[in-house]
Amino acid sequence: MTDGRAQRIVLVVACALVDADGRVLMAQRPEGKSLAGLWEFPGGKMEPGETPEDALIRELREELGIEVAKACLAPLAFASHTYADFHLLMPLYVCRRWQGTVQPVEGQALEWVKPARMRDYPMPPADEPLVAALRDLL
Ligand SMILES: Nc1nc2c([nH]c(=O)n2[C@H]2C[C@H](O)[C@@H](COP(=O)(O)OP(=O)(O)OP(=O)(O)O)O2)c(=O)[nH]1
Repeated sequence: MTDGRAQRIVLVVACALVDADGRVLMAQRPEGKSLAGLWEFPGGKMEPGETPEDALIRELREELGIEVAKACLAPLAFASHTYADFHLLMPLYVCRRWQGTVQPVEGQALEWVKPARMRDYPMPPADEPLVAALRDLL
C-alpha cells in the first residue's frame, strides 16, 4: 500500500542479451507507447499461465526473431519500481547464446552497448539500478 491505495503489481520479464564482445542489446521504445524513446531491455509482460522463462522466450522470438533455450537464461537481478499507475516487478535474465540473427521485427531501434556506455542511453527509471549489476558482471 502506498498513500493508502493498493498498487497493482505488473510482472514484466526482461533480458540482457550479451554478445561475444560483452555488449548488451538495448531496444528503443517506439512512439505511441508509454516511456517512448527510452532504451530498455527486450522483454515484456507475462501472460496468464506463463512462467517467466516461457514469457521471455516468446518475447525474444516476437521482438527479435531469435530462439532462446530455457537453459541459456541466467537470472541476474530484478527491478522493483513504482510508476504512477502500477508497481513494476521485473526480473532481468542474462543470455549469451541464441539461435538466429537479432532483427528489429517490430521496427524498433536496436543498439549493442558496452555497459560503461549505457549511461548515454536514457532508460526507464526502473532500469537504472540494473546497469550496475551488468557492469559488475561484464
Ligand atoms: N521490456 C521492458 N519493459 C520495461 C523495461 N523497463 C521498464 O520500466 N519497462 C516497463 C515498460 C512497460 O510499462 C512495461 C513493459 O510493457 P510491454 O513493453 O510489454 O508492453 P507495452 O509497451 O505495450 O506496455 P504499455 O505501453 O502498456 O506500458 O515494463 C525494460 O527494460 N524492458
